[in-house]
Amino acid sequence: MRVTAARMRELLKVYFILGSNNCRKNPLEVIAEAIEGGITLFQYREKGSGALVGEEKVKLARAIQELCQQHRIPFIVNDDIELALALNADGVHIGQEDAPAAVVREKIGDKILGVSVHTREQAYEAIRQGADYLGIGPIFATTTKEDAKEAAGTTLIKALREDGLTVPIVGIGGITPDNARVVMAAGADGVSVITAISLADSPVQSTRKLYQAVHSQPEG
Ligand SMILES: Nc1nc(C(F)(F)F)ncc1COP(=O)(O)OP(=O)(O)O
Ligand SMILES: [Mg+2]
Repeated sequence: MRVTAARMRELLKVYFILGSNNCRKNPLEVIAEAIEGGITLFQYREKGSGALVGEEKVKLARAIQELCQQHRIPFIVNDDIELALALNADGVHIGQEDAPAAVVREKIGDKILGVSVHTREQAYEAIRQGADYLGIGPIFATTTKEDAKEAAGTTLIKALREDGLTVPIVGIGGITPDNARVVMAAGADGVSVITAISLADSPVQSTRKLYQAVHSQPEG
């Protein structure tokens, strides 16, 4: 059965995304530290310059999925629906350039479906087509996603909440332990990060700080 909104909101709290090209160390070591630090959800996003392809990508995906399963962290695959189905992943994340959400929903059954949205219309359409959560960003400037749009701040998150929309929302793009509270105060249910953890001197410490930031009371 489909994930409930309440459960989805819990999972989105500290949502770590990683591909082998986002870190200098062995991705499995970085993910083990992130899990120790308290991430609540993991997404495998093998994309951009230097990304693995073919059998190497599948092998790494399987190894990461096993690590996540050992610690009961749901394992989400970005873009690659076939890989997600082959691994029986817990869900997929798609963007506006990927297949339509309704087509993906049909393929994945009750698995978790996340959709990146940049406008109100895209948000309402994604929900209509069966999204379990929305990814909104980039909130702050990012260097990780090579084709990222301009930093949009929390305007769209606030607008959707002012519309009375209660769908689970995660913010993404340039989020760190220092600015995570702003994203939560705008009405996000959690934060999604790559670099703040993947290139941290201590991924476990950085994850702990993010965890504390998203669980702290709103400022002011
Ligand atoms: N992978 C992602 N995960 C999220 C999540 F919500 F999970 F934090 N939001 C946004 C993205 C961006 O996904 P990407 O495949 O790089 O770009 P596009 O959206 O253009 O397909
Ligand atoms: Mg995508």
